[in-house]
Amino acid sequence: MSGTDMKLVVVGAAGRMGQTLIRTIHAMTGASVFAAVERPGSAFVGRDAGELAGLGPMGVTITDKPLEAFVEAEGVLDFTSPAATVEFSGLAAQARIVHVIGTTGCSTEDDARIKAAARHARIVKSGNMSLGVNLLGVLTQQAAKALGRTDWDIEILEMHHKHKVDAPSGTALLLGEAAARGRGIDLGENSVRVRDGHTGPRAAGSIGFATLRGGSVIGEHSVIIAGEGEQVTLSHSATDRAIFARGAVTAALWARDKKPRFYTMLDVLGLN
Ligand SMILES: NC(=O)C1=CN([C@@H]2O[C@H](COP(=O)(O)OP(=O)(O)OC[C@H]3O[C@@H](n4cnc5c(N)ncnc54)[C@H](OP(=O)(O)O)[C@@H]3O)[C@@H](O)[C@H]2O)C=CC1
Ligand SMILES: O=C(O)C1=N[C@H](C(=O)O)C[C@H](O)C1
Repeated sequence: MSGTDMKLVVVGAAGRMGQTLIRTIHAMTGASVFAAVERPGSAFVGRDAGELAGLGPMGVTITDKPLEAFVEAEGVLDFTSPAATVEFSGLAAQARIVHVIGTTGCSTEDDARIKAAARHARIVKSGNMSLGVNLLGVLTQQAAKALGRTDWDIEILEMHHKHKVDAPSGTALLLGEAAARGRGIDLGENSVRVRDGHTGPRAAGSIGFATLRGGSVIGEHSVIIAGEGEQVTLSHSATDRAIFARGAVTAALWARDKKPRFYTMLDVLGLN
């Protein structure tokens, strides 16, 4: 740890992404784990965050007092749940720090509250923090624009591990938004998120979603663009959660000297 390291708090430190973040920050230069947070009543409160992440003791005891940690820190990395993330965004605003949000499944109301917190906190939020998926989003937007609004059918297919609680995935929605942007349409008004029973023929210009869950799959996404007699498939496979964690730390370092505002990974990666 160096004196110039960005002091980061990992919330949800005992979770799949929380533990990956602890290991990733430890392996990267320019940032250090300042504090680790779990919910009150969690069996992990009081444990050493490094030990839990398989690194051995690092002298960071998991706490259930987020604000006490935030006011002394420079940034928070948050892969938890929508309710927790809304609460943390308010605390990050109070502490005037960077809040990097990977949590998916947020409602429109949740997003409005997070954006309100961005008046005082520097917030970076994305359904997927990896470089590869954000590049896939750019390619999807270009393909959707090039192929026109109705002659080609766009379907987004995703598969994740059996523990995932939200659908479609944040990444699938990010890719759907990219396709809708390319077509110049509103995703909410043109998406089909579930099909079951006698659905009738496919509505021209709609963007469809299909969700698979099982095993330990980290994240598989395909954008299938189907035309008459031919099909284009753009896809991404995640084989290590460290891609999301590296993206989150990169986002925190990028936002360190930015103004309070709501940003996405496209801003961080210069892909906007
Ligand atoms: N944007 C991206 O690149 C990525 C996003 N994600 C998203 O990140 C989120 C977490 O995923 P994952 O790590 O697999 O999930 P986990 O369930 O493994 O981890 C979530 C952790 O957050 C904790 N938590 C929940 N509420 C609070 C709270 N109020 N205070 C402190 N800790 C809390 C949970 O504790 P408890 O078990 O007690 O509830 C748990 O330890 C999901 O929304 C997922 O979709 C995941 C990977 C990449
Ligand atoms: O829950 C997960 O695991 C993941 N969630 C994100 C999503 O909803 O897209 C990102 C990644 O695919 C893993």
